[in-house]
Parts: sequence; C-alpha cells; structure tokens
Amino acid sequence: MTAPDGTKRCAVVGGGAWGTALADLLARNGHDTVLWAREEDVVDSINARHENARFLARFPLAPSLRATHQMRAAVADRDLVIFAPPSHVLRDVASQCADAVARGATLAVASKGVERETLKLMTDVVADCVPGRPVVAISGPSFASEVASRQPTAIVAASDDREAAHLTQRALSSTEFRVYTHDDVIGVELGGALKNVMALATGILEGLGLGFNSRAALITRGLAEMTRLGVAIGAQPATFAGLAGLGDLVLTCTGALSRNRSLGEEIGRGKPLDEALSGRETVAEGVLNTQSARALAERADVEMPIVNAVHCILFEGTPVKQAVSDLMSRELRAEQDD
Ligand SMILES: NC(=O)C1=CN([C@@H]2O[C@H](COP(=O)(O)OP(=O)(O)OC[C@H]3O[C@@H](n4cnc5c(N)ncnc54)[C@H](O)[C@@H]3O)[C@@H](O)[C@H]2O)C=CC1
Ligand SMILES: O=C(CO)COP(=O)(O)O
Repeated sequence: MTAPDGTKRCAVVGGGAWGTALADLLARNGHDTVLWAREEDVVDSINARHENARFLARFPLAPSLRATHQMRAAVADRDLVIFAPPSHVLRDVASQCADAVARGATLAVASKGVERETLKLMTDVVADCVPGRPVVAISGPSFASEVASRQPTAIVAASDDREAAHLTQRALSSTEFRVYTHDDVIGVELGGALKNVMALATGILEGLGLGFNSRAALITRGLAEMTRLGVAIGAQPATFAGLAGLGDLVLTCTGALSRNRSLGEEIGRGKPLDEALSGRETVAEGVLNTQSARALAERADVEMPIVNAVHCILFEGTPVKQAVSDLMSRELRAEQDD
C-alpha cells in the first residue's frame, strides 16, 4: 500500500479543528489523505474552498486534501487511520467503521480523554473496536489553529508498537511539526486528559480575578497530582515532565486559545455550567474528563484535591470561592511527600 516514495494512504476520522489540522499536515507532507467529517457543510467547504469554515475558519488547507461524509469508504485500504473525534463519541465512531479498516493498517488516536463509563484510555477504546492493529496515542501542546498556520509545534506519538509510533512520526513530521516517539502510552494519554481539568481550574481562577501566584501554584500542584495518578496506574513519572504532560499543561493553562480555560473563566465569573456550555459547538473535554479523573483517582485510591475541587464546582454546587478556600485550608504537609 505504501508508494515507492514512502507516501502513505491516510484517513482522519473527525472533522473538528484538530482532525482537520492533522489531515492538512498529512496532505501537505504528500500523503494521499481523506478526512471524514460528520457535517455536510464541513465536507463541502473543504472540497470546494479548501477551508473548514465551521471548525477551523480562515486557514487555507492543502488543495490535495479531500473530505467525505462516507466514513467506511474513508478508512478502507488506508495505511494510517487517525481518529480525532471528541472522546465521548470515539467508541461509537470507531465501531461504525471498524470492519472497513484494512488488516495491516496502523491506527492512531488524537482525542484527549478517558472514557467515562469504562475509565479506559482512548487507545484501549480503539483497540476494543478495531482489534488486531497497533494503536498510537498522539498528544502534546498543539492548538489546532497554530498548527494550521504552520507555527513550530512539537508533540509525541506513543505506542507499545515501536514501528507504529515511527510510522506515525514520519507521516506527520515536517519542518514546522516535530513528532517525538514515546513508549509510555498511559502517561502520554493521561497527561492529555488531565491537563484539560487543570485548564478549567486555571480558567476558574482567572474568572475569579486571581493572579499569577495562584495560577503558578495551580499548574505546579496540578502537575503533582497528575503525576501521582499516572504513577499509580502504571505511567512513567518522567512522562509528565514532557510534552504531553508539562508541555500541554502550560499551553492550556496559560494560552488564551484553550476552550477549557475559557469555559473555566465563565464559570469563575459565576455562570452555571449548563449555561456556559449552551451555544458552544466546540468541545471542552475537561468537563467529562473531570468525572473520569475523579473516578479513576477513587479507583486507584489517589488523592487529587484540584480535580476534586473542580468536580465540586461543576457538579456538586460548591461555590467557586468556597472550593478555593477548601483547597487552601487542607492539612499542611511537605511538598516532597508526593
Ligand atoms: N482543537 C485543538 O486544538 C485540539 C483538540 N484536541 C482534541 O481533539 C478532539 C477533537 O476536538 P476538536 O477537533 O477540537 O473538535 P471541535 O471542537 O473543533 O469540533 C467538534 C467536533 O465534534 C464532532 N462531534 C460532535 N458530536 C459528535 C458526534 N455525536 N459524533 C461524531 N462527532 C461529533 C463534530 O463533528 C466536530 O468534528 C478532542 O478530544 C480534543 O481534546 C487535541 C489537540 C488539539
Ligand atoms: O489540547 C489542546 C491543545 O494541546 C486544546 O486545548 P483546549 O481543548 O482546551 O482548547
């Protein structure tokens, strides 16, 4: 299936901002690439005007990139299939096209989350739906719009299968987009899911009018609890100091482009969650990820005070100021006791 010049036949499943940016990268690298999008207007706008006017407006896409509404046809006979829908629909989407995926295909998943019902990682969800193929987790600090405008970006591609990680690395890498491989799938995936919760939390602090001290404390202690949970379920601690941990955490906790952070700001200013969510067409994974993270922490018997505080604010009616005060009044302890 691979052409003599090394180009691949690729499919990206999920025509939101991130799936579109990844498909654009593949197409610009010369790979024969098709993007499945759920919305007909997205398909039409990519095919007719080389733009995803709904989810990634004003960024010109590679003219060779094709979009389709036919998911099974999109994934058939492809060397590399990247899944990039919101995490809560990944199982549904992957199941719909599972039997059309080629036997020898490499699968990758770019969605950032932990399945709420099963507490499974995204790579495990894909492996459940499309068994027998290697699966790669793609994660790291990467706002889709900055990738689409070719700003230098670095991410990781993690897999237990070294060849699959290398194939994904080679397919996506360019002079503006640098992909590192990794072998710690749990750490890389958990970093991407948990940073969404921390981005919500820093947004809440911002909405409350708090300043830089509070934000720095939150990022640092947030990283400590992300690492604690990761290590408890089998991740390597060093992964959390890397691109998919600290890198993505800093990006989304400080970057104005983060949807999770901006949702947090609205909540910090006093908007109820359902009101803040209504009218948003784009995904803020941190909301569901807060529920998954809290359940994972309970199962692993790991203390995650910030995740817990966000859960109390979003789902238990705790006033924001009260949650901050509760966090600050916990029993004093040594920082190195993590
Ligand atoms: N936007 C970004 O900068 C980045 C996003 N991601 C991750 O990529 C994943 C997708 O996010 P975005 O591309 O940003 O989405 P988006 O917010 O741009 O668009 C929403 C997407 O959800 C899809 N969708 C909604 N309901 C659906 C359903 N029932 N079935 C199938 N699809 C449905 C829409 O078709 C659309 O593609 C998320 O897990 C996100 O965390 C990861 C890195 C960067
Ligand atoms: O994951 C992202 C960047 O790496 C995107 O973050 P948001 O979903 O908060 O916008």
